[in-house]
Amino acid sequence: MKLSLAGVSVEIDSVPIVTGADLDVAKGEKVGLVGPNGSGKTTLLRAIYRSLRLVRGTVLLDGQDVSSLRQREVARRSALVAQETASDFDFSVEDVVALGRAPYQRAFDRESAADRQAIAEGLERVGMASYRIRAFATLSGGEKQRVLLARALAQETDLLLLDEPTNHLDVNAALDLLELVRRLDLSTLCVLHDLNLAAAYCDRVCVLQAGRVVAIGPPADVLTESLIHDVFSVHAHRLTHPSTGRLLLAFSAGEGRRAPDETGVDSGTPQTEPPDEPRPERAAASLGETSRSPSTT
Ligand SMILES: Nc1ncnc2c1ncn2[C@@H]1O[C@H](COP(=O)(O)OP(=O)(O)OP(=O)(O)O)[C@@H](O)[C@H]1O
Repeated sequence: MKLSLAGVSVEIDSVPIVTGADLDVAKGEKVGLVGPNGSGKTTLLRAIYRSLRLVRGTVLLDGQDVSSLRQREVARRSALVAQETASDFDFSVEDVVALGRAPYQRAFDRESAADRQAIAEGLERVGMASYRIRAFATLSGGEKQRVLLARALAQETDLLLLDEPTNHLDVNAALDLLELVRRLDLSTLCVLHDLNLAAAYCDRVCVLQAGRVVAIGPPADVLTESLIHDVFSVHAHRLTHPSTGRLLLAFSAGEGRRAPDETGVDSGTPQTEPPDEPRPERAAASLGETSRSPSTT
């Protein structure tokens, strides 16, 4: 499945949120969507999934304009794993995964053999088959994330849209999940906050800033020190991962860093730190010595 966005603009309450976005995801390609908080990443995913209307531009799935498709047809071709989870409902794990079959069912249809097989396979692929009858609400954040991925797999689409799938996951679970996604033969557009995970797992990254695509390309080409400074207002030091040879970034909160109160968003540095003390170096992800590191592609 090839995804093509041309000049995509989205407004919410007449406020421009995404403006003129051009982006392609080739068949089987993994593209990371990165950008500061509020830059429009989730909005762009929702526009692709047609849960938000475009004010301009087109979204094509294998050349077909999604605006000409019914929502059910869009859901047969693309699966969205959003950030919110339906954990307040009294659903079992299997019930949640079964929701992925809705695009193939009519009202009051019973589950078909194909539905049951897709549900079982989805759970199997994410390693959650033994949790089938557990209440979804009782799962840990990482387990929920896997089940939501199983639901997307049960949807049997060729395009996967993931919104911060590693949110709430420990480093081991995050690497596991992205490794799993990487092995799937699906075109994938994945919002990631951790630039090191994007560098490690994505074929290309697309950088959004204030609703506009400002760069797109292989992580090592795009994630330059100057781009990271311009877009995220932090200093990045480019290193090479000792075992994969891929780009590894270390960040330092040096001069020019955007203060939290300039955006209303706390970027994570403790505000109680004395201003004249040297600030520690921070690495965004623990992608160091581990046999889990992805191989270079
Ligand atoms: N329903 C809405 N009503 C009003 N404003 C909205 C709505 N949804 C999103 N926005 C605004 O659109 C902008 C982009 O939001 P979006 O969630 O797409 O950003 P994001 O890049 O995914 O952010 P984050 O990294 O924080 O998840 C934000 O300023 C947000 O407040």
